[in-house]
Amino acid sequence: MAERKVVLEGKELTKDFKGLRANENVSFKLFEGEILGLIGPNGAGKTTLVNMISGALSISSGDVIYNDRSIKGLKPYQIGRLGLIRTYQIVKPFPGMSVLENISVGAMFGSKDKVYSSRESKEKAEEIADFVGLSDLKNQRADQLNIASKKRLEIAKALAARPKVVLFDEVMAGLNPKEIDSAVQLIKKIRDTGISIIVIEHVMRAIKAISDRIFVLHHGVKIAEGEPDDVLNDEEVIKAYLGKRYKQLVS
Ligand SMILES: Nc1ncnc2c1ncn2[C@@H]1O[C@H](COP(=O)(O)OP(=O)(O)OP(=O)(O)O)[C@@H](O)[C@H]1O
Repeated sequence: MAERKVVLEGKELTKDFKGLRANENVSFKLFEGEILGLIGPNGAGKTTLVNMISGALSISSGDVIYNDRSIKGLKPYQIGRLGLIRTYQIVKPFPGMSVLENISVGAMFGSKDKVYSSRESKEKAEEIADFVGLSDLKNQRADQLNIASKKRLEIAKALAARPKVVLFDEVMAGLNPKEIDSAVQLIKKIRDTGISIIVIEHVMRAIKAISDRIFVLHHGVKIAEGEPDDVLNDEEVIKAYLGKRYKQLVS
């Protein structure tokens, strides 16, 4: 079998805030076409890691390699233009704009190769609204959507930037079980288009269903990495993170 290409790699990433080490020597690899799950309790350092990768936070030490080049020190918009896109935990649609307009804005920016016309961006936005299941709501005001649709819009905006890699930061938080199942299907469908994905989630059932591999942060340090069944049954992971109720949650 041909060796799989690594599209994104974190190398010994460390982040120090004043008096607090939020990430310590965290290394990981994301392979092409893979869905990698990132889990860990509140405050484990997951969002800090994503912020370092996406350029929102400076890196104290270590490096991020994306498509064979270091992206350390680049601005978030430069990283976005290279095709590495992240979503935010708190969804922030442009208020007063429709679903389609929100997606179109994302479609106009974000490519290093080309500036898209407003007609091209609108066509792309229509296509993406359809892909994520928002076409019935495309003319609705984005700030009036329910939480599940707002999360879908967040996913759509990420796709509008024509990414090669997406980091999804808790796109399933606040959803009911049926909505979670359909979000899992959507993320798999996105992967099937050739996009490589890191998913940060607290919803264990979803993480188990979606991830090819999982890695676990605890107090800013990676404590486990591997196939979902192995990682979720790892004693250290259960003890450190998941607690007594965990087995009920994933079974
Ligand atoms: N800008 C900041 N300045 C100082 N400390 C910070 C900053 N951002 C995060 N931290 C601290 O770094 C640690 C890791 O936080 P982070 O938000 O990365 O965790 P997380 O795993 O994403 O948590 P959650 O699951 O709650 O989102 C926490 O102790 C947090 O208080």
